[in-house]
Order: sequence, then structure tokens, then C-alpha cells
Amino acid sequence: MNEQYVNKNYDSAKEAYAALGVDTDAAIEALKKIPVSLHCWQGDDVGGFESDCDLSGGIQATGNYPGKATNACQLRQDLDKALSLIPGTHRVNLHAIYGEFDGKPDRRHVSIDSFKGWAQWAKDKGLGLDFNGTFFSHPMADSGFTLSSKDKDIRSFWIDHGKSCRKVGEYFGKELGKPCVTNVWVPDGYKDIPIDRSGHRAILEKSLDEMFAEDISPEHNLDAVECKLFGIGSESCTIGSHEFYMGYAMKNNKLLCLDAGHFHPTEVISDKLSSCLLYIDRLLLHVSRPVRWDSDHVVIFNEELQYIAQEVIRNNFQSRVHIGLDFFDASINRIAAWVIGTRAMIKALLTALLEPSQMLKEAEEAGDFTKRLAMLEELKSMPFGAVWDYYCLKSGTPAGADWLAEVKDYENAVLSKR
Ligand SMILES: C[C@H](O)[C@H](O)[C@@H](O)C(=O)CO
Ligand SMILES: [Mn+2]
Repeated sequence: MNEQYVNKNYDSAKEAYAALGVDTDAAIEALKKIPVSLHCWQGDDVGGFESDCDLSGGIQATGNYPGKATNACQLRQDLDKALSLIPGTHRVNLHAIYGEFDGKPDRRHVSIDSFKGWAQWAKDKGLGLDFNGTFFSHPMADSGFTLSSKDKDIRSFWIDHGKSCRKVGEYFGKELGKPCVTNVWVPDGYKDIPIDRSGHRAILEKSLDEMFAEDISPEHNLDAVECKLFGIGSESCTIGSHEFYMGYAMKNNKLLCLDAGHFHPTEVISDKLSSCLLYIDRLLLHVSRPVRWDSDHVVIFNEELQYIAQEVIRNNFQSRVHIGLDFFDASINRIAAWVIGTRAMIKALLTALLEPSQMLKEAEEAGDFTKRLAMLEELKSMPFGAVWDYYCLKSGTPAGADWLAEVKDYENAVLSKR
């Protein structure tokens, strides 16, 4: 996009927003301070770098687009490309299966050594890292149960896994000088109607307590727990439900992870932030796009994404809500998927920062719902795209759809040779 054209548009957008009392330069400065955590698993369809385990746990990446990353070097190279097309300074979210393993990977005791390459890379790029235990895609998860299993050997295997993952998180936090959010999601559940829901939930609570027993400074590592309604193969009962983890997080001062795809189809996470944050210090978001089910479609600039961003910004929750992405589409260029989803998230945050929230709040408090609705509609055609393009260019990233040609070049030069 032509720089002169972008600057000119920005100047008139700035004027239009100023008329509403909104300072576009201040909005851009605030936006720069909000990191989004890019999930590494979009880069290889949640495959990971352990050799011989298929994706399990009731999640699925569909599609067969060529050129996916097959090792950590390729994945970092792809992330570098994606990050070069995304304005701002962000974070990368890893899973335990993405280590650089020397010999046979030991899922029970995940070693810090396997993640030194990632830490070095993140340090060189000024990125933060987040982490996840991988409680699936492993023979010890084949029964469909991990931390809530009634089998002591299975349980203790996964407790050890979780403990070692927290140490990796602590290591990342220390190395990078920013806390790592280490998330726990377990697929445990029953396909058909169970008898003993409460037994499994009591076991899950006990296993988590054991896993989290060691005090780790929140300066380095923050523990998160992710709830879910159902998965493929756990349709009738998911042990780690919303109520379970909401209670667990409150009682134990953990982050609650809200994944946009983990609720009933018409239930939205945007409406949950303000309630959860009355009782819980911090939230982790897995921003995703469920289409009829937890399908993990690439995030787009839709209403729910804007509502999520508005809830964060209107309430000044930036420091209490960690924004992570969680989608995996194997049917399109995977770097484009990261770029589309992350840019959409950032664009939604920018749009929320450009809202004259105080004016809307005053209208609401005065009972002037006509003005509230009228203004919300008018805001939809404000020139936020001009502010976005300007931000992209000023950040050294392409404005408009210019990034797509770069992804295409990269596909020809790199991905097609894999
Ligand atoms: C790969 C992720 O950890 C996984 O998607 C999890 O966060 C989830 O959302 C499962 O449905
Ligand atoms: Mn998730």
C-alpha cells in the first residue's frame, strides 16, 4: 500500500475520531502494549516432534495443505515469517510435544534441555513464551483418561508430566524476564453416560493439587486450567468442565482458561470475562472460532471477536487477561492462518481502543438506550481501517492485503521445497 495514501487516510481518520473525543495516536500506543500469544500448533496441525503418535484427545485438524513444518527449525522459520507480517511484539505458545528431543522423548519427565533452542530463539527476537502440557497423543492417554484416571499408574504418569511442564514454564519465565503461562488441558471424559462423574472429578482435583504442590514464583510461571464442554469421544461427560475449573481456579488462585470453542454453540466467552474476573485474578483466553462445534477455525474479525476485545479494553483488563489463540486449520496455508487470525485479533483490540467508551457508558447510565444503540451502529462505519493500515506500516509490516504476496513468495521459496 502506498505510504502517502495511508498517511493521508490516517490524517482524516484521526480527525473523525477526534470529533468523538478519541485520540487515535493514544489508541495505537495502548495497542502496542498488548501481546497476543501465537500458538505454535497451527504450524503443523498439532503434530509435534515426538515421532510416532497420532493426534488424539478428541481434537482434529482437517485438511492436507502442503508444506507443514516437520521440525523445530522449520516451525521457528515459519513463525518468523508470520511474525514479520503481524504488527506489534507478541508471544509464542508452545506445547510439550514441540521440544527438540535428543533420542526418545520422555513425556513423563519433560526436560528443560529440549526447550533451550526455543528459549534462545525467543530471547533473540524479544518474544515471550507460554507453555502447555500435552496430555494427549500418547499411549498413556489411550484410555481417554489422564489426571482423572482411576488407574494410579496413568494418573501418576500425567502428574509427573504436569510437574515437569511447570518447570519448563518457570525456565522460560526466568530466561525471558516475563512470566510464562503454563496451561493444563486434559481430554478426560466419557463418550456415553457415566455413573461416576463425581469420582473422576474428585480424582482430578487431587491430581491437580499434587501437580501444583511445588510453589513456583508467579514472576516466572503462571498456572492456567482450561475447561471444556465436550470433545469427540467425550460427548456425554467431560471431567474438566467449566464449573469444575471455575471452582478450582478460584479456590487455588489459578488462571482460568476460557476457550471460545468450549461452550454451547450459542454461548460466548465475551460475556464471561467480567463475571470471572470478579472472583479470579487473571484469565487466559484461547481465542478460537467454533463453527457448529469446537472446530478451531481460524479467527476472523467477527462480532464475537470484537465483543471479546471490547470487554478487555472497556474494563481495562489488559493486565489480567492473557490473550492466546487456539485454532488449527490444515486446509489453507498455515502461515496465512496465523497472520489472518492474529491480525484479526489485533484489529479487534484496536477497534475497541477507538471506541468512545465513556460517552457510551454515560448514555447507558442516563437511560439513553437510543443513543447507545445509534452510536454503536454509527461506530461500525468509522474509518478504523485507516488507523489499522497506518499502524501496520508504522510497525514495519504490510498494510492491507499486501502481506498475502509475501506469504505466497515464502510458499514458493520455502514451503513447496519441503
Ligand atoms: C492443542 C490445544 O492445547 C488444545 O486445542 C486445547 O487448548 C483445546 O482447546 C482442546 O480443545
Ligand atoms: Mn484451547
